[in-house]
Amino acid sequence: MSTHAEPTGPTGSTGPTGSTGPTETTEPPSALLARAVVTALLAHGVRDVVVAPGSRNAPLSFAVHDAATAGLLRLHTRVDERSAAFLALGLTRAGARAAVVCTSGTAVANLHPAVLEAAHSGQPLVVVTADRPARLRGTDANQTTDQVGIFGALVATHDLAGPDDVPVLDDPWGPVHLDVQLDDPLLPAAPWRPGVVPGERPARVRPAGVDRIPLGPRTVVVAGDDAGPPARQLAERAGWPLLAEPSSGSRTGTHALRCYRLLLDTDLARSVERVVVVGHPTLSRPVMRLLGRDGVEVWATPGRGAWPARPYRVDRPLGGGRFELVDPAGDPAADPPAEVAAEPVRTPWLEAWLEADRAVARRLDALVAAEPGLTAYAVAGAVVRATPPGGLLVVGPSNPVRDLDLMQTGFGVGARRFVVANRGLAGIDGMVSTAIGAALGRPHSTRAIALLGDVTFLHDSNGLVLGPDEPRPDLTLVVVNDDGGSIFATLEQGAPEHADRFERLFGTPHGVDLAALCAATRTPHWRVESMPELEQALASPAGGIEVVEVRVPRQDRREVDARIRGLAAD
Ligand SMILES: Cc1ncc(C[n+]2csc(CCOP(=O)(O)OP(=O)(O)O)c2C)c(N)n1
Ligand SMILES: C=C(O[C@H]1C=C[C@H](C(=O)CCC(=O)O)[C@@H](C(=O)O)[C@@H]1O)C(=O)O
Ligand SMILES: [Mg+2]
Repeated sequence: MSTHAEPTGPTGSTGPTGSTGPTETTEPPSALLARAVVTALLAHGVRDVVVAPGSRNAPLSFAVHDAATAGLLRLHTRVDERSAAFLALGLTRAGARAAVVCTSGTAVANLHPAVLEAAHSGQPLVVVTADRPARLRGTDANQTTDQVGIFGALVATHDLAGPDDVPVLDDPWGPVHLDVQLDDPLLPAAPWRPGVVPGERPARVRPAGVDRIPLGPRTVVVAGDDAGPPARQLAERAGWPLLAEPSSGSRTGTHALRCYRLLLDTDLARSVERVVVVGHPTLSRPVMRLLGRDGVEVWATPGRGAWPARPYRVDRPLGGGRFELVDPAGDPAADPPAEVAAEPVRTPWLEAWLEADRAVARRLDALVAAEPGLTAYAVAGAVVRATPPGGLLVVGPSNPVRDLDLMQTGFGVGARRFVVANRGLAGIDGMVSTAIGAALGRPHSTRAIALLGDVTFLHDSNGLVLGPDEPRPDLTLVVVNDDGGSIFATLEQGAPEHADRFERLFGTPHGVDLAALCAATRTPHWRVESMPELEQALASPAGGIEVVEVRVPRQDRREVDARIRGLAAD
C-alpha cells in the first residue's frame, strides 16, 4: 500500500508547513520542495539528519546543510546508505528523532534493512529518498526505478511532487517514507535561511485504559525488547518473578531473574499457570515453549511493531496502558497507583524463584570461572561491570545478547543501563552504525559500550567510515572474535552429524585481521587475550570510537553451552 498523491507537478507555492525562503521567482521548484520537506522534519522533532551523497538528492542535501548552518539540526554524512540508515535508527532508538536522506536507485534499496528493523520494532525513523519526476517513471531514464512502495506493505510511501504533498510526520510508532520527486535544475539559487520554529518529536503515549489483572494464579512476567518499566512495576506490585531480556527496559529491581532461561526446564517452571507478556521477547526458545505450553494462560500486550499479533495463543489481550491488580474476589488489591513507587511485594512464589536463580547463578559463575582462558560469557560479564549507572550498552544479536542475558546481574531501579538491541528482526546488519547513532543520540550517557560478535562487526565495518568533520561519540566497541558465527554451533545444525558442512555453511571462519581493518579507518584498536587486559582496556577508554577485540574460542561453544543449559534442569 502506498500513499500515492497524484503528481501535481512542480509548484512554487509554500507548503503546508509554511516554509519560507527566497521568492518563488528565484528558487527552482526542487529547492522549494526540498525546503518544505526539511521544514516538516524540523516541525516534527527531527534534529539529526544523515545524508548519503548523491546528485538527485542535492536539493535536500543543500536544505539540510542550510538548516544545520542555522543550528536547527545536526548533519551527518555517510557513504554507505545501509550504514547511514542504521546510524539514523540508532539515533532514533536513543531518543533523538533522525532522518536519512539519499539519492535515487539502488541507494534507496540499501535503506531497507534499517527500515524493516524500524517497522518491526516500532521506531519512528524518517526516510527521505530523492526520485526522478513522475514523467520518467516506467522509462529507462538513468537511476530510475519504482521507489513508491519500495519498502513494501509495511511502510507506506508519501509520493511528493510538490510542497503541498508534504505530510504531517506525527506517527511515533513506526517509520515513514517520503519519496521526493525532484526535477532539474537541482541546485538552489541561493542559501536558505530557514524561518522555522522546530517542533517536538511525537510522544509515544501509552494506550488509555487500565488492565485489571487478578492475583491468584502462579504467574511470571516476561519482558521482551522495549517492554519498559510497566513490566517491572507489575512484577514488583504483584510479587511475581520477572523474566526480563537485556533490552526490555525492565531488567532492574528485586524481581528480575538473571538466569531465567536456565530455570525454564525445572519443576518450578513447570508449575507456572500464567504468563504476562510485555514487549517483544525473542531470545529464548524455552520462553517460547512456555508461552505455547498447554495449561499456561497467556495475558499479553500487543507487540510494538508493524505486526503486533503474537505468534502464540493469547488468552487475555492486554492494552498495555496501566496495570491494576485485583484480588481473586475481583476487588481492587491493596495496590497503590502505578505512579506511586510501592515497596516491592515479596511472595513465597517469588522467593522460590529468587532462591533458584541465585543457586544457578552461582553454578554458572563457577563454570565460567573454571573455563581455561577467556570465554564470551566472561566478556559479557566484564562489559556489564564496565557499564556504569546511566551508561549506554548496545548489544548485537546472536550470542552476545544471549551471553549478556545470562551474565547481567541485577541493577537497582533508577540505576539501569540503557540497553539497545535491534530485536525487531534480530539482524546482524548495521550494528556498528546503530551503536554510533545511539551513542550520538544519548550524549548524557555516563559511558557508551557496544558488545558485538565478530561477524556482526564485519557485516557493518563500513560503519567505521566517517569523514573528518563527522560528529563522533565516545564509544567502545567490544568485539567478541571467535572467527565466525558461534551461535549456530548451539543449534540443530551444530550437531556432530553436520560437522562436514558446518564450517563452510554456518561457522564461516573469516580470518580477518581486525587490527588491520580498524587501521584502514584509523580506528583505535586493542586486542586483548585475558580478563585483566580486557578490564584494563574497558577501564581506560581512549575517547572517540575505539575497538576492543577479544579473541575467544569457538570450537567448544556447543559443549559449554550444553553444560550451561544443564545447570538447573531438574
Ligand atoms: C542480516 C542477517 N544476516 C544473517 C543472519 C543470520 N545470523 C544470525 S547470527 C549469525 C552469526 C553471527 O556471528 P557473530 O556476530 O560472530 O556472533 P556469534 O554467533 O559468533 O556470537 C548470522 C549470520 C541475521 N540474523 N541477520
Ligand atoms: C541464527 C539465527 O537466529 C537464531 C538464533 C538463535 C535462536 C535460538 O534458537 C537461540 C537458542 C535458544 O533460544 O535456545 C534461533 C531461534 O529463535 O530459533 C534464531 O533463529 C538467524 O538465522 O537469524
Ligand atoms: Mg562470532
